[in-house]
Amino acid sequence: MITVSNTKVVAVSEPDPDFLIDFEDVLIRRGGATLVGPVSWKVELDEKWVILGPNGAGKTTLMRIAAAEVHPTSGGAHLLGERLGSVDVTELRPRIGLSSSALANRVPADEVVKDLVVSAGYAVLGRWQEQYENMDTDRAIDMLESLGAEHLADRTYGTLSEGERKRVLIARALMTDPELLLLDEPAAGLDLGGREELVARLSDLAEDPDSPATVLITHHVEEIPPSFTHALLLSEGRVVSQGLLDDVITAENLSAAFSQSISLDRVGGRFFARRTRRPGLHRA
Ligand SMILES: Nc1ncnc2c1ncn2[C@@H]1O[C@H](COP(=O)(O)OP(=O)(O)OP(=O)(O)O)[C@@H](O)[C@H]1O
Repeated sequence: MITVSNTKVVAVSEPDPDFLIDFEDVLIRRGGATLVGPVSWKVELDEKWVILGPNGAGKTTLMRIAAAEVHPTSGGAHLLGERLGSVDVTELRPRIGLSSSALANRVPADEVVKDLVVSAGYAVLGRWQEQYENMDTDRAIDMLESLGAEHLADRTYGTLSEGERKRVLIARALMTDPELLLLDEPAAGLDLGGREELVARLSDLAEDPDSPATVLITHHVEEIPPSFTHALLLSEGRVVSQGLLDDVITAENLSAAFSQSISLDRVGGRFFARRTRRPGLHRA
């Protein structure tokens, strides 16, 4: 498509329906600093991506474009076949399931878990109607069950452990049957058991042929669910590597992204990383 703005002719690429996320050279700048970009990135229907990188790499900023929360300063962003900037984002957002700490912090402590999950279908956070449809409540319980959290349905959010909260928020993100699921650091703050439980649940979910395309942010390769398919490695706002998981998650790429010498093990489909220290370095 060619659009004419004043005297300048601008070429605008048509959205490709095969891609849920289709970013072309997207870049976000604030106060003269580039937070992320330029990034070109495409996510297809059946793909499960992990975005990995050190603190401040730009992971959350990139995900906020994918959640239709911010528009890129430059570049083209298509989401679910719609061009960001020429679509009503309030119609787009219900098609995207999001779980993030920003959302978690806004949940009232006295919110009953099943109401928190069911209210996602009404695009509100927390209880909205006195009575929800039975069908909606049944679906909320099903979603909680898929994350192993159905026994928490009648508890209040404030009484849940960190791991339980994470699973409840993912169940909420799935409530609307989204086309795209975005999980920002779902394993942050979990103990070993909680992390392992969540990784197993997310791996099962990703294996379900009906599950939505998924993007998960993490700092740690140990948190990558084994059935995930692709990875985008970011450092200082730029892409270090992206593509199939096995091609991207390598000792060489991680060393470049984290600016340290990293060695990597693969056990049972999981990744384990550690820094490689030269013998005697601690005495230097
Ligand atoms: N509104 C803003 N104004 C200025 N700088 C910002 C703004 N939002 C984020 N930043 C900066 O942009 C950079 C990328 O932030 P972002 O939160 O995307 O990184 P991240 O990879 O998700 O980091 P972390 O792993 O620590 O959560 C950081 O240096 C951050 O300080």
